[in-house]
Amino acid sequence: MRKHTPKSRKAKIQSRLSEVHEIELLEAWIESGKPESGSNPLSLEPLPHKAPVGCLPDGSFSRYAGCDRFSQLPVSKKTKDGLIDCKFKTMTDIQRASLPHSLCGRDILGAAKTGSGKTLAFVIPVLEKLYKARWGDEDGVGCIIMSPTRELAGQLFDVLKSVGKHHGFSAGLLIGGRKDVDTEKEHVNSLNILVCTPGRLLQHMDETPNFDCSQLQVLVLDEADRILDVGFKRELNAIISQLPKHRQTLLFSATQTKSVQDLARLSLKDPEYLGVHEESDTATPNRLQQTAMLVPLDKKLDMLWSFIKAHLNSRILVFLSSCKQVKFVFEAFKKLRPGIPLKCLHGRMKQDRRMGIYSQFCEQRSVLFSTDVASRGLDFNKAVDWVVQVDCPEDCAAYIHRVGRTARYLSGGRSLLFVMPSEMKMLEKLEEKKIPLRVIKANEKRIQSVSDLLASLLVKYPDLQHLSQRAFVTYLKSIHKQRDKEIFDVTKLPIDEFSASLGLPMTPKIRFLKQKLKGKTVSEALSLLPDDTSNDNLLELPIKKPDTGKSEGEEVEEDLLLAKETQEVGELKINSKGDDMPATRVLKKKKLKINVHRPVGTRVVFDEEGNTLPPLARLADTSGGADSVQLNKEKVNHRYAELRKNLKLVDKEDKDLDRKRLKEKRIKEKMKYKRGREEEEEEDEELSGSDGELSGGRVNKKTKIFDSDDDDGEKPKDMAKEGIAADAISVAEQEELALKLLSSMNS
Ligand SMILES: Nc1ncnc2c1ncn2[C@@H]1O[C@H](COP(=O)(O)OP(=O)(O)OP(=O)(O)O)[C@@H](O)[C@H]1O
Repeated sequence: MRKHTPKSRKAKIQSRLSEVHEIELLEAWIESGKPESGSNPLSLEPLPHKAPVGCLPDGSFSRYAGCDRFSQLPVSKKTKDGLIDCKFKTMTDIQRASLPHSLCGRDILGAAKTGSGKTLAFVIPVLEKLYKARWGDEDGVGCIIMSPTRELAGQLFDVLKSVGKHHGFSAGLLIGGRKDVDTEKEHVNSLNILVCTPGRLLQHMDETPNFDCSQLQVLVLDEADRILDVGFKRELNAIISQLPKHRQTLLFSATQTKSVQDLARLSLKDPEYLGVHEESDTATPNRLQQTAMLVPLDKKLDMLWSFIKAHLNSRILVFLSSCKQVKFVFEAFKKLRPGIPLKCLHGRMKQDRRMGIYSQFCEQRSVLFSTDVASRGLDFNKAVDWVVQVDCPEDCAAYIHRVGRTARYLSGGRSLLFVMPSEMKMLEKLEEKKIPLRVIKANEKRIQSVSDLLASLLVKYPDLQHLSQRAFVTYLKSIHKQRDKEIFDVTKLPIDEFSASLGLPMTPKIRFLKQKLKGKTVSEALSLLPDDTSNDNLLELPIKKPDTGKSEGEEVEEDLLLAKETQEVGELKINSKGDDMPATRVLKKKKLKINVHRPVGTRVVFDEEGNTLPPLARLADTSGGADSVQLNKEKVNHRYAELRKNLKLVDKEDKDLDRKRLKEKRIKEKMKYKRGREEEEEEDEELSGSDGELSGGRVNKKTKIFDSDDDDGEKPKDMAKEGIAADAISVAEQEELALKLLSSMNS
């Protein structure tokens, strides 16, 4: 694929004439094989994957039945040449099943196991569609290929470049984290194919002048279920609203969505659902050996360390649940020197570094600690030996994508999942999804403990201690945030042991976990928290408070204000006065208390019982009884008038103060200037005694002096012009002048 260069229309037509015969053949093939439109209206039934290749359910395409080589496909020579150059000869299942449909211009929902060649299944039709439409430079954006991550977009772009290198289309990679957005803006309108992440595409739609997708022919969503997920909802809806409805849409993923709602958002037309491996015994690649191991939370790092030490000659991809976890484990293990290069990849890294790490890992045998940013689509040169999931994936789909980084295409691979005793349900769910897992036991004798080593590292490197604390908190937070509460239950975790396993000297305080310590279940407490309580508020490290002279118990109580209240709510027993009260009423009252979130500086008003009142409560009209919530207008107006008066006063004081400050500043500057000038003159005088030439020079020099008669004192006077020699004014006279000046200024 070449870079965009302007080309005259005439030359373009001429170059195409030679290929016209080929195009005609292709069109004839497509027309002859096209089944009647509407034969499969939003049918999500998979086609029989054992059907002859290229054969549709209605029997058309019989000419191509049984063909499984790219060379047999009725595609342009340029595409064939590209495929040959890349050494692609035989089609994979998904390619054989989907290409006949996609080459006909139909919308496709393609599902096939990880590493089964879905990329080519959409790259080929994209090239062919634009080729058939005789797309040229001046036609603008003809195709958009979207990917959920930047690395995957980069990988797709590489495949497109190599397979489409004989075509004349221009293509661009638009991903976030790149600084050259302005250069992108200049060229984006002249690109034919955009490979992008949703965020960056939307940025161009919003910011690039005249960005035009109105002629779009094909829209491709790779990892479609992820892009259609809530995480990208806003971006995707905004993007789709700017695309023409009349287009071909191709959706591919190993875990394809069948949600009609999702598909309706994309306005698919009679899409073909092609789940080529639906009848397969397993949802994961056949050459993948999958194992799971029961590992308690506090033993995870020991197990991971021992695993790495035992596989120093392998390329290992390790998944952890958060950036902080990745950072901590990477930094800590790096200091412990396991004997194999370590790398880390997460969303908080700069894009250049992310890309660098990705390609290094493709080239070099090493261990890559990563978040789910590397879980989808990445090919890593088909060379990952092990995928180790230290933290349990959020669901089966996430599991399938993570393990799919190994055992790609025809190569083999192995995976290991650490399951905590509280997560055993995950194994059942994986089994239901046809994921064959062998549960194995670790050889206890070979497990090396790193907790003690980590503890001493934390003492030596204070930064690491901070990382460790953050890792601790974010892990618990991630568990708390998980949607599947059947599997993820933060209350079942051995918190103290986990903290110790990270080398921390003591367990960081986490508010909602204190419920548990006080004998209340966390879920009870959490269910009582207001909906809008951000998770960040639920989990936080203790902030060191200045010594208030209170005993430890008192301080803890204060620190735990929220926790204490919520715990009482959990008990649902007695109110503060000791009266019996209906449980619901206690709940409501306490809930309101918890819900007080105020910005800094907000005035809080308390009633006689110490309960907080809304900000304008003091202005409430109490004449209608205690329950009245009407505001007394007179009181409000009076209060505002008072506030206005106060403001005016404060404003006047401020202005006076400012004026005074300015005046002082000006005087100081003038004095300084004067002193400098005097010193200069004294020096000159000294020099003139010894060097006549300099003396003459001094007189001619234009020196500035403030005229004492001049009220504003700012105007300089040219002494040479006035005919007054500087040394004609004595120091005493100058002092007198300065004093005069000062007094005039002060007055
Ligand atoms: N027809 C083919 N012949 C040989 N190799 C192929 C063929 N198709 C794809 N491959 C290779 O198989 C590997 C996996 O392909 P690809 O990345 O497209 O898989 P995928 O199905 O998109 O995987 P994932 O679901 O993880 O995104 C790549 O290295 C690719 O080069």
